This record gives sequence, C-alpha cells and structure tokens, in this order.
Amino acid sequence: MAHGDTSGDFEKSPGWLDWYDGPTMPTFALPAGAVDAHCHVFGPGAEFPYAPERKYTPCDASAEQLFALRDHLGFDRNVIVQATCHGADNRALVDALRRSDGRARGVATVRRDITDEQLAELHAAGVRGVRFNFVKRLVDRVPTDSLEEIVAKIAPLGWHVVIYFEAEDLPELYDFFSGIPTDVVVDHMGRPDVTKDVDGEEFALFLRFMRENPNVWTKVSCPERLSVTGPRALDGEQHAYTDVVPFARRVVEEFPDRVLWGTDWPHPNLKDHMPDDGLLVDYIPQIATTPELQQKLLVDNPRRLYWAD
Ligand SMILES: O=C(O)/C=C(\CC(=O)C(=O)O)C(=O)O
Repeated sequence: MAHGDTSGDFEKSPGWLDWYDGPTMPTFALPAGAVDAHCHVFGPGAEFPYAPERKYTPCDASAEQLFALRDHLGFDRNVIVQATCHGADNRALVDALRRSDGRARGVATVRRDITDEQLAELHAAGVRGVRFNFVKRLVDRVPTDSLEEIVAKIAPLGWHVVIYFEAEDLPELYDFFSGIPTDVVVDHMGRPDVTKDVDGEEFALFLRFMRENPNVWTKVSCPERLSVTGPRALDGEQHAYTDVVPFARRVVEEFPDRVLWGTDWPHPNLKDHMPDDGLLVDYIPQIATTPELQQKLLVDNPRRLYWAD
C-alpha cells in the first residue's frame, strides 16, 4: 500500500494517503474504447519537481503506473489533468502524453503570458484544454482575472476550459462561468454537498447551469471525495457511495451527451480512505444504468471532446 517517501527533495504532506496498490479486477466490463477522462500524474518528483507554490506534496504517481492501471482496469485511453501540485509547469503531463502513443490527451494549466508557440507545442503533445481551479484551499487566488485572457488565446485551437469549484461558490460565479465562450467541463459535478437534497436548491442551481449553457459538460466522477455515508469502494463493495448515486444519476440521465467519467487516480488529498480503483469502476453502472448511457459516458462523449481530430 505504501509507495515510500516521495523521491528527490520532496516529502509527502503529513497524513498523505498513497494510491491503492493491487486494485481488484472490476466486475463491470468497460465498453471497448473506454476513456478514463480524469486522472493525474505526479512527478516523479526527482524528475519533474513539484511547484514551489503547491498546497500539498503528493506521493509520486508516474505515467508508467497510470498506464498499468489503465490496462488493468480495461480502459483504452486517458485524459490526464494537470493538478495544482505541479502549478503551471506542465512537463510531467507533456512527458506522459508523449509516452502514451496517442492514447492520452491532456488538460494543462497555463499562465496569461503563455505564447502561441508554447500553446502549439502543448497541442502537438496532445493537450486539448486548460484547467482553472477555483477551489480556495488549492490556490492562492482564484483565477477570475486571467481566465478571459487565456481563453482568448486557446479558443482558436479548439480547446475547452475545465473548471473546478465548490457548490457553495457557484451562485457568485454563475454569470462569470456562463460567459465562457468555449466548451466548459466542470469537475466532479461542481462538488455538491450530498447531505443536501438532490431536489434541493443547491443542486438545482447546478442543473440549471447545465441546462442554460449547452456548452457545459461535467465529470460525474469522484464519489469517494463527495460521499459522507459510504460505503467505501473497498473489500469487494459493489454498491459504494450510495449517497452520491442520485446526484450523478440525475446528471447522466438529463445530460447523457455531456457527461464524462474518470477515476481521479491517484486521488490527491483524500483524508478518509483510499478507494480500490477496480471497485470504483464497479460504481459506474449505478449511475449509468443502461449500455447506451455507458457507451456515451465512457466512449462517445470523451472521444468527441478529446479525439475529434
Ligand atoms: O484531483 C482532483 O480532481 C481533486 C483535487 C486536487 C486537484 O484538483 C488539484 O490539485 O489540482 C482535490 O480536490 O484536492
């Protein structure tokens, strides 16, 4: 289970939970061509140092380890998302994309002074989007000021914008997000508080946001991050995270052509437990209940967004 201290000059944040070693083989057979549309690579720190401005230091999670997990779980492809521990230094991401033989696309983090040449280089490596993190514990300041400037630069490339925020911040950011002209992908359904009613005001606002903005997609991922009651995806549990299921199912059923799913491996910043990724895959049929919905969620939608060319 332990992956040792991070190599190089880095020491993991206190209490850091390492990714689950030896995940089970999922019972749910993924459809051919399935995409894990939200995962990360971390370092290795000795080769790709963590960013000085990071809010946490993870354990290493290399491209080889990610691709081994992909093959074990039965995914065909990955979308690798830049995490805040690497800041706007996309070298680990680009290295992983280049090693993937075209089987991974990326979402980068860039600063407003990025040049067209640098963007072209990222595009050639397989980057198709930029991520803006509005989760306050992960960044020094929310990127409202730089977003418009960066979007103007990436829109001509056909890229989209990934936003990560907490449900309680959506009211304040609603109009701003609604003004983004490119496709927009919201991480983890905008992190709903699942102790609240799925028919309540908070989640209704998120559903309205998707309804009013047909360019908005969302990842129905990370039940392990959102769940309060569990049960956890451990010890063979086939009905994990039941409190998150109604939220994710609602989104999949109302917006079947604008949903994505990913493992979130190596699951940064989990405090409570580290899920068995095989059992996380077994969570999928609880939220996408028919083969048609599964095909859209896992194959058709991510391919349309990331492998259109
Ligand atoms: O991996 C995720 O999606 C969630 C994260 C980490 C993250 O997004 C980041 O560091 O950029 C979180 O909630 O801490």
